[in-house]
Amino acid sequence: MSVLLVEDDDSIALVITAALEAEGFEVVRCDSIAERDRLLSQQTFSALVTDVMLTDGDGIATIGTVRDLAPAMPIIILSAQNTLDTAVRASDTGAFEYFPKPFDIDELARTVRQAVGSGAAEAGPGDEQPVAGLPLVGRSAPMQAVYRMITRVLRNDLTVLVLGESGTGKELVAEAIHQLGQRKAGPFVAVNTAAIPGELIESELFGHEKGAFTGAVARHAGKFEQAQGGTLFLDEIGDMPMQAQTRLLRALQSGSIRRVGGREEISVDARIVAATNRDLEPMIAAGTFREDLYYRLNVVPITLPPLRERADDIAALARHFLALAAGEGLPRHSLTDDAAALLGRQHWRGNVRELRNFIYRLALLAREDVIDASALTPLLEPMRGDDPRGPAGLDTAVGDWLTDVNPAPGAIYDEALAAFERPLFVAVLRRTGGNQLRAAQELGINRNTLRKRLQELDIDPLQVARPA
Ligand SMILES: Nc1ncnc2c1ncn2[C@@H]1O[C@H](COP(=O)(O)OP(=O)(O)OP(=O)(O)O)[C@@H](O)[C@H]1O
Repeated sequence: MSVLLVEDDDSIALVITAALEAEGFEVVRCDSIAERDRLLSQQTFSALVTDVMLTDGDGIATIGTVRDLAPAMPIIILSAQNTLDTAVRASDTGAFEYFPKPFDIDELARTVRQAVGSGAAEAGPGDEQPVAGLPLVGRSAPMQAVYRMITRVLRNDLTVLVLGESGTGKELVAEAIHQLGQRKAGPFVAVNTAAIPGELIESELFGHEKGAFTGAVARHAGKFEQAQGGTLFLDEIGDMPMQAQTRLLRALQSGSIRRVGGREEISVDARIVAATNRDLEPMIAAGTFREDLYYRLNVVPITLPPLRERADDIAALARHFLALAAGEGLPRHSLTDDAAALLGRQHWRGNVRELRNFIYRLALLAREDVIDASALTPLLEPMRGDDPRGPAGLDTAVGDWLTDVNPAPGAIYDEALAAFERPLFVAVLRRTGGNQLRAAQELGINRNTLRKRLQELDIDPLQVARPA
């Protein structure tokens, strides 16, 4: 079994060749598209492993020739252009797999083995053209994993659950899935399920007939109907009241809805993308999120990394937002590398959203066209205390507490610990969805001690874990 390797970097080619040979393949290597096509027209290969940027052209743009010469041969694409755009272009070729560089060499070898074992290539080249100006910025390794997952759901209608802290780009990912997927001609309808009062959820999601309740003056199509043929984005799903969860589950199971006050079963054809910044599993354990709904939604999970785990992306994001701000009429600025590096070291508790807001403020306030580190410092200074991990935030909080509460001399230590215990317990209980046993484990204290302290502090674990 032989593999054709198209790679113009000698050292990478060497490593790949060694790994594939260890898997029992014979490797034929070339370094150009012309040579690739010549070899393919002369010989049959079990698989093609190809780089994208080659001296005589683009390995993806020219994949049509490969398909003509070897229609069923699995293709594995390697690329250093780690953008969502490249990932999507690669997946549009119907490639078996796409590897952003740097990649795990053993995983590549395993994938080639799988591809050859699978016998045939996946779907042929797509008819859709890649969309220009893809919205997601960032080429860090954790974002690569996100792009890969996105490409996996573009040619199907599987339900996607987007997870990640607030401001990490969950809604943007949902939009990208819609815009790049097979439903892009249809509508993208977003609904923040946490923002709708419990009693209105049903009519908001499923619509109502005229006269269904006081105030229902006309027939109203709900979000499910509005999303017909497109994508329905259910945001903040973890904050949805229990009763609404049950109704949603029913709609998802049956693929149809009934308007409030209506009789007719209306079948709905929309791709569902849900998102939450909550950890749903402990909520299931605590009985605040329906397990069956979770399984319905969690078909393809895509987890977005917090910004602190991809500090490498901060400079690119900052420059992207400066350009966006300029496009919206704010003064045009650029960032020096030092300034970008300084932003990269800052803790962005609100993730990309906070960085974005900061950059817009910067665009408005900065005096010089070229923003250097010294121009950033005064704007970053007030945020220092924001860092919940760093001592600065706690220092300020403790200082404030001491002045505000003014505990009795002799009792400061006990009172301070008690004051700290409450928010600590509440935060940990939220993380565990109100589960005391897990909270005790995470805190590293005895569960009876925790139970006793919760009683003394009058904290109801389920109450505090419940969405506000
Ligand atoms: N990778 C990215 N590239 C460019 N812009 C981004 C990226 N990620 C997020 N943004 C921008 O950051 C802001 C916040 O993103 P978004 O609203 O998608 O976050 P979210 O995770 O849905 O937040 P929440 O959980 O609070 O709803 C938006 O303005 C979005 O356009």
